[in-house]
Amino acid sequence: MTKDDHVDHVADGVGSSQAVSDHSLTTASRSPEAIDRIHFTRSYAKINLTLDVLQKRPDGYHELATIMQTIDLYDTLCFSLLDEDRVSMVCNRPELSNEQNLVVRAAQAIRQKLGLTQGLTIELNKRIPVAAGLGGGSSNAAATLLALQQWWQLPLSMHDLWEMASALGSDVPFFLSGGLALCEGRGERITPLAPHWPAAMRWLLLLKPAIGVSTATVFRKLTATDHSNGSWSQAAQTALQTKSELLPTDLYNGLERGVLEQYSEVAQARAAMLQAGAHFVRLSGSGPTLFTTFATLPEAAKTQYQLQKQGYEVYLTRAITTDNTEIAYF
Ligand SMILES: C[C@@](CO)(OP(=O)(O)O)[C@H](O)COP(=O)(O)OP(=O)(O)OC[C@H]1O[C@@H](n2ccc(N)nc2=O)[C@H](O)[C@@H]1O
Ligand SMILES: Nc1ncnc2c1ncn2[C@@H]1O[C@H](COP(=O)(O)OP(=O)(O)O)[C@@H](O)[C@H]1O
Repeated sequence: MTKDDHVDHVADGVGSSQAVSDHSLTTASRSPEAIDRIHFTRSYAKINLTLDVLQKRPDGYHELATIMQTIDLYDTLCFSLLDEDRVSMVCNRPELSNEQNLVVRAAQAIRQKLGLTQGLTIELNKRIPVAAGLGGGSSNAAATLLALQQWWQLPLSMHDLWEMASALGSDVPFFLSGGLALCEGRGERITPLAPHWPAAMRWLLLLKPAIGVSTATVFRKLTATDHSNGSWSQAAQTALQTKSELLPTDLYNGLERGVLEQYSEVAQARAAMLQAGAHFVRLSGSGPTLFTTFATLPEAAKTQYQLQKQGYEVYLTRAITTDNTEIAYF
């Protein structure tokens, strides 16, 4: 299934016409000549199914073992050729329209590596909640690397892209391939896992509490009991590969205890999810986004409705695998 055919999802509760209108919005006000000078891509979010925090390293970062999964909640990126030797960007979130944005840094990394002078304007339409534990910025950076590689047919190997991705951020290498993967180190050592997604977890319901969480503070406040030796991720990997199954009890996040303790809004949101019908709730990344899963759409939609009625920002979505041109649901 191509992106253009992909109209039947209910990602983030927007409804079925959104996927098609991404393209028509982008092309609406442009001449045919201008359309030859643009390239369009999507950039998907992730959740962490497991997150083991191992020891602290000399560089101040913690060694991690985490199983990540891309989901059908996405930003859109539109690249246009610019007849100047620079990269400019515009974003529907004005606070992100600057040169520090990861899409600008990714495009500059490619231009510098290959000594390119071709300029670019990047239009970024954010729909993935920002600083939410969903990897939006990292995904945007990887999508930019992949889009320029594909559009300009660049002489870059997967290893070149991986090196640039690792320099841009911990989660960026994962998004070069996405899908389901075990990520180790700071996140740069990727082991793709066979795409077996358990039917009992078909529908993902995400809740983004209306607060920001500081990743640095969350790591600083870890206690000895929050650390593990990677065994949660190892066990989940085995369950996925041998039984094609993952139970709620297999999911784990070593950052969760601290986040729930430090941020009462997250603890309240978790309680609201359980009250509204969630059988379990887990934190994604360093939060504050929480997620749960359902086997059936009616069950998921009922819980979504209950939470939306209480004013929560909720997204109903699915696990996906994508090679950046095709998307498939597990
Ligand atoms: C924990 C994850 C899991 O996906 O969370 P999310 O960003 O998705 O929430 C990521 O690895 C986040 O990695 P990254 O994006 O590099 O985190 P940053 O914001 O740069 O980290 C801020 C600070 O948190 C601490 N930190 C971060 C990552 C890590 N593996 N160990 C750490 O100790 C460090 O002190 C670092 O300076
Ligand atoms: N393209 C981008 N999208 C989102 N955030 C970005 C982007 N580029 C840089 N950032 C910065 O990265 C920070 C982390 O954002 P994000 O990647 O959404 O969250 P997380 O790391 O929790 O998954 C933001 O606060 C923002 O300052």
